[in-house]
Amino acid sequence: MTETADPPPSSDDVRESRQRAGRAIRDLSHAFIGRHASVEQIDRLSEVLEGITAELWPQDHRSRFDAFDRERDIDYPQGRFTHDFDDRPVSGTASPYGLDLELHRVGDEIEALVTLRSAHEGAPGRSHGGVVAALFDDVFGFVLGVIKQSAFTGELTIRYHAATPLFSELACRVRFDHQDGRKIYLVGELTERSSGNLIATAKATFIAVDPEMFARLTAERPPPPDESSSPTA
Ligand SMILES: CCCCCCCCCCCCCC(=O)SCCNC(=O)CCNC(=O)[C@H](O)C(C)(C)COP(=O)(O)OP(=O)(O)OC[C@H]1O[C@@H](n2cnc3c(N)ncnc32)[C@H](O)[C@@H]1OP(=O)(O)O
Repeated sequence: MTETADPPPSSDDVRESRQRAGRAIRDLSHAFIGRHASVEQIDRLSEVLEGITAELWPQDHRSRFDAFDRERDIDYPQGRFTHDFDDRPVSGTASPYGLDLELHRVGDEIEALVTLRSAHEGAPGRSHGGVVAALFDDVFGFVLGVIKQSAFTGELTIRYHAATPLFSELACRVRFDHQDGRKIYLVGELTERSSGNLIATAKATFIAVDPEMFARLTAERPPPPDESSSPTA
């Protein structure tokens, strides 16, 4: 019998497969939080997930930083665009922590369209404030790509003007404001598309760092610890 070799970890097949799984994990989180299920269904879910997790733990460690390096050289086109950093929380298409953003470049501004769902609920009927903060932080990251500066978030301030609705399309629009030495000031706002209501505004100070720092941090980055089972088991 001929054995078919697995495609290399960076191949398109693996990438597409990871993106599909990322989406499935995110959808699962919303179905799990947003729907009733019987004990039998929940136990079956636990068994399937625990089984798959036990299969993954013994596999080799992954590095996601080649995608990070590629990301630094990309010029985002005008209009809708995608990016390569699939594991990035919030905007990564393969990330379990993704928000399923639709990204647009409008001039030198970035607009992310997003519909928050069941698992994002904090206070009843509205999004958790931390989800909104993470949304701004990540979308600000694309402005760094536009202005070609490597930087870390130094400060992030969110003003929550109104409840952030779930299940309604929102637009998170952000831009460069000004720079003072290594301090890069960015601003943005979140609005509900159907009503035009202002939901939140954000201000951030990013601190520019030498792009070589990312290579250095990558080289020094320790592998994740070995875990034979889930950390919570
Ligand atoms: C092209 C790039 C594309 C990238 C795409 C991928 C994006 C992926 C992710 C997407 C996005 C997600 C993004 C993320 O998740 S980034 C991850 C979250 N953020 C961090 O981990 C940052 C942690 N902090 C640090 O590493 C250091 O403190 C940094 C590097 C920030 C400064 O330490 P450093 O020793 O280097 O700085 P300095 O002391 O010489 O000070 C220099 C100047 O800066 C001023 N200052 C210092 N700290 C702060 C502060 N916190 N707020 C405001 N200002 C501050 C300071 O007063 C001074 O000003 P002045 O006195 O000169 O006026």
